[in-house]
Amino acid sequence: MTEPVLRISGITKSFGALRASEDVTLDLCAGEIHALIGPNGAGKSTLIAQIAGALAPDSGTIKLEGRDVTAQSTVARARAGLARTFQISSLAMEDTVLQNAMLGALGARQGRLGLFGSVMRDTGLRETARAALDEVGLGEFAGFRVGDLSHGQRRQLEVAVALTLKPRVLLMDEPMAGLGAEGTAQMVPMLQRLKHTAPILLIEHDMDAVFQLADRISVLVYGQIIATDAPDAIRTDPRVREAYLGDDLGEDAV
Ligand SMILES: Nc1ncnc2c1ncn2[C@@H]1O[C@H](COP(=O)(O)OP(=O)(O)OP(=O)(O)O)[C@@H](O)[C@H]1O
Repeated sequence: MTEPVLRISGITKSFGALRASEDVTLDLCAGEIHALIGPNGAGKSTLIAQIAGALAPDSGTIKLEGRDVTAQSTVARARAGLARTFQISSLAMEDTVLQNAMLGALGARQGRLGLFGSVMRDTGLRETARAALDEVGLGEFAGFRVGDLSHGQRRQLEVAVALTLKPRVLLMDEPMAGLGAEGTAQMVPMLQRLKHTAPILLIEHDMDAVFQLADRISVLVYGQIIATDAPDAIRTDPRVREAYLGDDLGEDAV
């Protein structure tokens, strides 16, 4: 069996008496979207923060391509290929789409930030940035000011910036939030394509999008994974339906 690209083993994290993550084990394999769902307060954000390196687990390990990154900083993990999107938007609204993507590509080179002008003349960076923009469907918007893009296009640009890091794994925190039906309809096929570039660990409250996109779904309740399975099996799993207490789990909602 091939080694998963990302392997989370036995992650536990407490805040005082509260176990926000309890012996969480899950993995992400090449070419897949693995969605992490769970009711409010289940511990999804806490888990993602530990995977990205923003929060240290009390115990457990995180391995990226077989390498233990549990003790590494967020920046070291990002350079190793763990890219997180959508938590905080770091886009520069006054700059163009291409300039934003090029600054992202510069970060991937681990280079020092040079003078803005000389960075923008760097043909290697420009090519990396243009390829990333093409990949998310923003090639034609390279010269637009970010401030003039739609909400959905900014999300696409955030993904492009992440792609300039040549990620091995994409951690996506609620990519559909606030997008509306049209934005979501653009984002879904983009993520379906992107999973072949880097597998995606997806946290998302939009259950229709989750059930359309996910190859596997893990359900987190009170810090514990209660089920990991294909979408159809998750939809009909009695433990999952009980945990959601009638919340919308797609067309067969309880
Ligand atoms: N820094 C913290 N200190 C204390 N408790 C925390 C802290 N961060 C999270 N928690 C608690 O841990 C539990 C899990 O929270 P978390 O935000 O990870 O859940 P979530 O599944 O992401 O929720 P949501 O879907 O509402 O975003 C909650 O009970 C929350 O109140």
